[in-house]
Amino acid sequence: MNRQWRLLVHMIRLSLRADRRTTVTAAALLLARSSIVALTGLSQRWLVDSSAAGNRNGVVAAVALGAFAFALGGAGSRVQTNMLLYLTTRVTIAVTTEIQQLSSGVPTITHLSRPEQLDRLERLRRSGNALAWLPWTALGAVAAGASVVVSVVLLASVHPLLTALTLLALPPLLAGRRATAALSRAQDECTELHRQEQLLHELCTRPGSAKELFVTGGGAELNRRADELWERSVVRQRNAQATAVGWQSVGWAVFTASIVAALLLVAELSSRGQASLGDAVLVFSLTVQLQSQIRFALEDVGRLAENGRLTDHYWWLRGYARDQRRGGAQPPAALAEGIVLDDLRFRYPGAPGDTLRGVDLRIPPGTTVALVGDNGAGKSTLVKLLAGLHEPTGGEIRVDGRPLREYDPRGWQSRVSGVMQDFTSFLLPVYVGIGVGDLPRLHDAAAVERAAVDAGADRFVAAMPQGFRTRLGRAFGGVDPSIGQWQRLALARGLMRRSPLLLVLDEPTAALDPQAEFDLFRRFVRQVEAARAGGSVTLLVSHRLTTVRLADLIVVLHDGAVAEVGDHRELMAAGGRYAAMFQLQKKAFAGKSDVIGNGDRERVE
Ligand SMILES: Nc1ncnc2c1ncn2[C@@H]1O[C@H](COP(=O)(O)OP(=O)(O)OP(=O)(O)O)[C@@H](O)[C@H]1O
Repeated sequence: MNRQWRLLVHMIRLSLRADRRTTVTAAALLLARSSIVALTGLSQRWLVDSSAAGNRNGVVAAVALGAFAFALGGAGSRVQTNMLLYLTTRVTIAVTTEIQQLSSGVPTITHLSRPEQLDRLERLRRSGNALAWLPWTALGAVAAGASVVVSVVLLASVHPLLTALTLLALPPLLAGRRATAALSRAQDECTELHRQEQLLHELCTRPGSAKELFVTGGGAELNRRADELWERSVVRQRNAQATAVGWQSVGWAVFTASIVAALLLVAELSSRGQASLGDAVLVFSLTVQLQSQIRFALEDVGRLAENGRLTDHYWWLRGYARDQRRGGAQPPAALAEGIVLDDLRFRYPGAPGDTLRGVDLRIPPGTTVALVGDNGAGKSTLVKLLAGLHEPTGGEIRVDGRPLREYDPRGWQSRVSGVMQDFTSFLLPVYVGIGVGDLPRLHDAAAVERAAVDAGADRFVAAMPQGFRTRLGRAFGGVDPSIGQWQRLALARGLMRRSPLLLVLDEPTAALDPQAEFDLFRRFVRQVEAARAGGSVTLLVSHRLTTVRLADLIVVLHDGAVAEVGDHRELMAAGGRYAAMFQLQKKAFAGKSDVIGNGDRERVE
């Protein structure tokens, strides 16, 4: 079955599922309304011929038929519009949810690094309403087509030559298709411009970024850039519209000329007595209406053609989500052998080179590993690969001797926990923002409170107006935590899961002061000690070597490869990169920090 047809059937199913009775009634009404033009023309001919013949009953019946057609056109149109608005709103919600689920059902995030796939997703997300209208556009085209056919049959009853009007409808049809194709192409080409423009304008209006722009005065420049993008998009679309109008004008010029010819023909027939006055009225009524009937049919067909690209995007997403879905073994209850990275390589889609260039590492179960390195060394990328968010482009990750790709991706991700560098601030009640870290325990108040204690978030949450029920985000009448407090809340969310196999902490405390980070990590290390039996691995990314020092294993990444591995003492003795970085930070902290020089006192001031 053709893809567009299958999508149409799918949308009809969604509409029936949303409200069967209203869908069926609206469809029946729409089809019934296709007879209005014919009924109006027939009633007019009947009226004129009956009154010319002095047939009173005929006049009454013709008036009744005309009134029925009028009621079907007026009241029927209003009822149908309301029904369709209601149905399409419900179906828009259903199909948008479906698109979101398909997109978030993909176990990796690699597609979000590909601009062309982001554009497809963006167009789909914004097209829920267009998709919901698909069945009604198609049915509208069928109804308008049927209406045209009935009109042409009636015209043929007056003179067979008048059927030529159907052929003369082809030029506007073909021209209309070219016009919509030009518009749709322009829309696709402008999607990326819109995304960029939207992002820049949002930066100027979001409270967080607006603050920085206010201070730096960069808002004007961002606005100028956004306007430039907007202008480029407007020019591209205006050019496409000019092309479309050109095509449409050619089509309609041909058709208008043919209607004039048809009216001249009937005038000639009437003057020769081969057509009644009623026939002349019927032909006049039908040809005038035929113009708008064909326009409706063409518009609907045009919209269907426009949806052709949407159809491609929709089936691409379905196919992509299906191809990426895979099962696999469930991860072990506890790690026995640990995690091994074997010549691990990764290149972002479209990137000119590898970000990870052959990482070899053995992480025994129960180990606390600290990843350090310069900005851009590949630390976060490595964390994402371990969390299963990207698949390696070379080499492999083995978990307890088995390649990670052989595990069920969702199963593995459900055993990974922690916080990412670019954490999310949930503008929700505090307990929801923490509880979503382990959905089955979202309403487990004790678990949420314990995670808050572990992340050092309990005290400031207790001071909030409604404690854990406090709504966050002033934009919704709630409270605005500080950046450090947001980070602690994100950390609490990351600590919700019980006994994860891998706990990733990608700069979890960058917004905290060194002492707070040190205290938190020291507490983790103690907890990890207690949980060593479960074999879970803790992976910390941090630029603060005061904290890193506490890890069992310190891995120095440089330019996408492992430069050094060992514990603090070994790496200091080796006198390499780590030792140099440590000395540098020690100097920066000179006189302020005891912990760098003396681990026993464990204090950063
Ligand atoms: N989605 C992406 N698409 C393409 N390249 C990316 C993407 N994310 C990161 N990179 C590139 O990969 C390299 C490593 O980035 P990564 O975030 O892993 O570094 P990092 O060591 O965590 O740095 P930092 O200390 O600054 O957080 C960088 O050169 C970056 O530009």
